Amino acid sequence: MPIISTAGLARTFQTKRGPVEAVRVIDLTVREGEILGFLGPNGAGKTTTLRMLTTLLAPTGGAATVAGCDLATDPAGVRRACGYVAQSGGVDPQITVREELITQGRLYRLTKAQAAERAEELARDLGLTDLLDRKAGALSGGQRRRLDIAMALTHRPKVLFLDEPTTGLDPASRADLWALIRRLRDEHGTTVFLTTHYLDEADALSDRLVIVDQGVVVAEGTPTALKLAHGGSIDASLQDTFLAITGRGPVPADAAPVAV
Ligand SMILES: Nc1ncnc2c1ncn2[C@@H]1O[C@H](COP(=O)(O)OP(=O)(O)OP(=O)(O)O)[C@@H](O)[C@H]1O
Repeated sequence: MPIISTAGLARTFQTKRGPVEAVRVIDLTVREGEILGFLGPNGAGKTTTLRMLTTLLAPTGGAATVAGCDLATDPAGVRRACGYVAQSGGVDPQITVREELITQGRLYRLTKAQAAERAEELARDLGLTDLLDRKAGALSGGQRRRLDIAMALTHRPKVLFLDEPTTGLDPASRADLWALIRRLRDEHGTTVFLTTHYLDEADALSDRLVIVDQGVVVAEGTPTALKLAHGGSIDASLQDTFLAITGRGPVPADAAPVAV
């Protein structure tokens, strides 16, 4: 059974200017232990889909299950199964890494002793041990992201949703985060569902890609299969493949990695 399955998932926002169909029809499946890259141009509906799958936003159509729990009838079960790292984390700059992790543990109803122990364990796992007593506001971008991920892993979720996890990071921090994501999957069997605008990242990390455009899935497959089917050969770049699928040019590049 797939760990995530959606059928006709949709979300329309009502605005003063009329309805905005952010997500029109998303049909997808994700296998357990897979790293899925969820790609699409700006405004394609990626974040809206993630927010629905993590129960932060109610769908206006369709259905989905996460780890066997139905989004509509068992949202608490879905929340237990999910960790979510949003585009900008909400940590308090004045409190220490240890306090952040313990507070998160307490939110998941761990006792003080359990929360303190889990904080140490997460810090070890995510390379934050030396930073436990540093204020969150004094962390580098890469360290902050690792803290965001540690917090999302507090309750040992089966699925980790990462929304543009490496945006704004320098190349070394990006490479560290890629290694971390692979390790989570390899050592804990965590399924990772990530969005990114960096095609090199999607290519290097993802077992499979789902490409969305205007709220609809327009292509899916392994990076190699998509290159072959849409880019003309397995040697095609993922950027050319993406352009062939979506017909859209890349966002003007401000950073070194190729972004779409
Ligand atoms: N709360 C909202 N109210 C109205 N429209 C919204 C709302 N949230 C998102 N949208 C619109 O829905 C569409 C999809 O947005 P979404 O943030 O899901 O796209 P995205 O693929 O994550 O984009 P990006 O790559 O730029 O982060 C966009 O047109 C966006 O403006």
